[in-house]
Order: sequence, then C-alpha cells, then structure tokens
Amino acid sequence: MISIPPVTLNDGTELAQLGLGTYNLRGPEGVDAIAAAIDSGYRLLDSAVNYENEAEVGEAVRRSGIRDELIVTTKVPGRDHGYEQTLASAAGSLERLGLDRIDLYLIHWPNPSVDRYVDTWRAMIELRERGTVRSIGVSNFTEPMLARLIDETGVTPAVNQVELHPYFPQAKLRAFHAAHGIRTESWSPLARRSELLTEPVLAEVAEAHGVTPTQVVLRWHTELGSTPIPKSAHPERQRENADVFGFTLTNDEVAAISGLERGRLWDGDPDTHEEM
Ligand SMILES: NC(=O)C1=CN([C@@H]2O[C@H](COP(=O)(O)OP(=O)(O)OC[C@H]3O[C@@H](n4cnc5c(N)ncnc54)[C@H](OP(=O)(O)O)[C@@H]3O)[C@@H](O)[C@H]2O)C=CC1
Ligand SMILES: O=C(O)C(=O)[C@@H](O)[C@H](O)C(=O)CO
Repeated sequence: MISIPPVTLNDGTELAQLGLGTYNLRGPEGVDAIAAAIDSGYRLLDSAVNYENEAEVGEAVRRSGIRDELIVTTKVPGRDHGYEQTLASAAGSLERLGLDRIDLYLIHWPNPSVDRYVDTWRAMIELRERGTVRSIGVSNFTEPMLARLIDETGVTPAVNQVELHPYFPQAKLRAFHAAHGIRTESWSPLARRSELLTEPVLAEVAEAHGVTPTQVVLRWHTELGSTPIPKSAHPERQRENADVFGFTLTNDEVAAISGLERGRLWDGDPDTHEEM
C-alpha cells in the first residue's frame, strides 16, 4: 500500500498531501473506484453536493472499515448559500454520505453577485463549533474574497481549493495562502489530461527520475506545497498518481514545469464564473 504523507492545517488537523478527485465517479462502478483508491492508500476524498455522488463516497468509506483514517470532503453549492441554507445543506450532505461528520467542508464557488458567502462562512464556523464538521475551507476564492472572510469573521479558511496545474501555477494566490497559513488544494491537477501530459519538458524530467510524466506533474504540485486531488476511475492509474513521494524534483525542474504557464484552461474566473 502507498503511504501518502500528511500535512498539518491551520486548525491543527491533518490533511493528506494528495487526495482523490471523484467528479463523475458515480453508481456501483464509482463506489468500486473510490474503494480501490482507499485500498491503495488514498485517505483524502474530494466530493461535492453537485457531483451527485456523496452516497457513493459514503458507501466506499463504510466498506473500507477505516472511517477514522479518512478525510471526507464535500462542498456547499451556490444554491445553498446563506446561513440557514448552509446548515440545512450540511444536514443533507451528512444524510447522503451516511456519516456523522464531514472532515473538510468547503464553499464550492463564491458566487460574488449573490454576495452570501460571508453568511455561508458564518454557518460553517457554527458547524465546526458543533463538531458536525472538522475543518472548514473554501474553493475558488480570490485574495480579496479570502481577506474579506478573515476581516469580517476572524476565521481563516484552512484550505482554498483552486484550479492549479502547470498551465496555471497560481504563484500570486499561493503566496497569499502561505502568508495566511491556508493550505492550497489543486483541482484538475492533471489539467484533465489535455495535452499537458505530452509536454516535452515533462518527458525529460520523467526520464531523469525513472517515473511517468503524470507522476512528475503530481510531484510538482506537492513541491509547491499544494495538495493535488487527481481523479481516476482506474486502480492502476490511481496507484501511479499516488506513488509520487519516493523522488524529489530539483528547483530548476520545478521552475521549468512552472514555465508552461499559459493561464486558466476553462472559463473559471471566480469573479465572473458562478455555479449554483
Ligand atoms: N472545486 C472545484 O471547483 C473543482 C474541483 N474539482 C475536483 O478536482 C478533481 C480532479 O479534477 P478533474 O477535473 O477530475 O481532472 P484531473 O486533472 O484530475 O484529470 C482527470 C482525467 O485524467 C485522467 N487520468 C487520471 N490519472 C491518469 C493517469 N495516470 N494517466 C492518464 N490519464 C489519467 C482521468 O481519466 P480516468 O478516470 O479514465 O483515469 C480523467 O480523464 C475532480 O474530480 C474534483 O474532485 C474539479 C474541478 C473543479
Ligand atoms: O468539478 C467541480 O467541482 C466544478 O465546479 C465543475 O463544475 C467544474 O467547474 C466544471 O466542470 C466546469 O465545466
């Protein structure tokens, strides 16, 4: 079994340095895929109300027999923003998961035109105080949005999960996270496979270390201090993706990979992209 090291969050709890994305893992095959990842050594699972797979994640967690070793993430969708709505949304997630605690609870998108993410955050603080949720964080938040949460509530998110891959390394946002003790999580860390994995620089670095280009990309994330959450439905790829803690990249290699930067790949600017 692969051992994925932990990292301590600003609330004193532990997160894994790499986790499993579960977007599109649904139905019995989804449960099998998530269960296979846990068997391989994954301990961090990333779900969301909008993935419509909380029941599958919960089923895989129960099947594992190691619930307390697992970090189950889910996210409040835009349509549930607001104080009371978020409390109700969390209750719904717990019911679908079939668990008595959410380990990491995130605001999925800030939806600034709705302007209820601060009230949503206050409800998440309450959920943490009740013990229903262990750690609270956000996703797709910009620096001004993070600063506003901190200023208005005094509570700094433990995590900000954002688009991050070699085409979009997010150096400025990561520096803000580092200054405030916020752990970065990388969504679509493989750039959804795209042409990223055929970039010559990745082949060169992979050859130098005797690993695959995919492993180079995921190791690059961890060396930046971010937790990637690659999704794969296939056990052999899940193992390949998790097995990145036995080699290190040089500073030059990290810089060369970051040099692939070209910007966001999808229409996901949190100032304008909103999801309900
Ligand atoms: N907070 C947010 O707004 C967002 C969060 N997310 C989260 O991030 C997770 C990961 O992002 P996602 O968009 O899924 O994209 P990823 O970058 O993780 O890429 C997933 C794709 O890569 C393929 N793949 C995975 N491993 C390998 C491998 N070793 N070799 C070749 N191909 C591989 C998968 O195929 P296969 O399954 O067939 O192996 C799938 O097609 C999501 O599942 C979700 O949990 C994603 C988007 C937005
Ligand atoms: O996967 C997620 O968490 C999302 O927020 C997606 O909706 C993502 O933004 C997407 O797939 C957009 O096409």
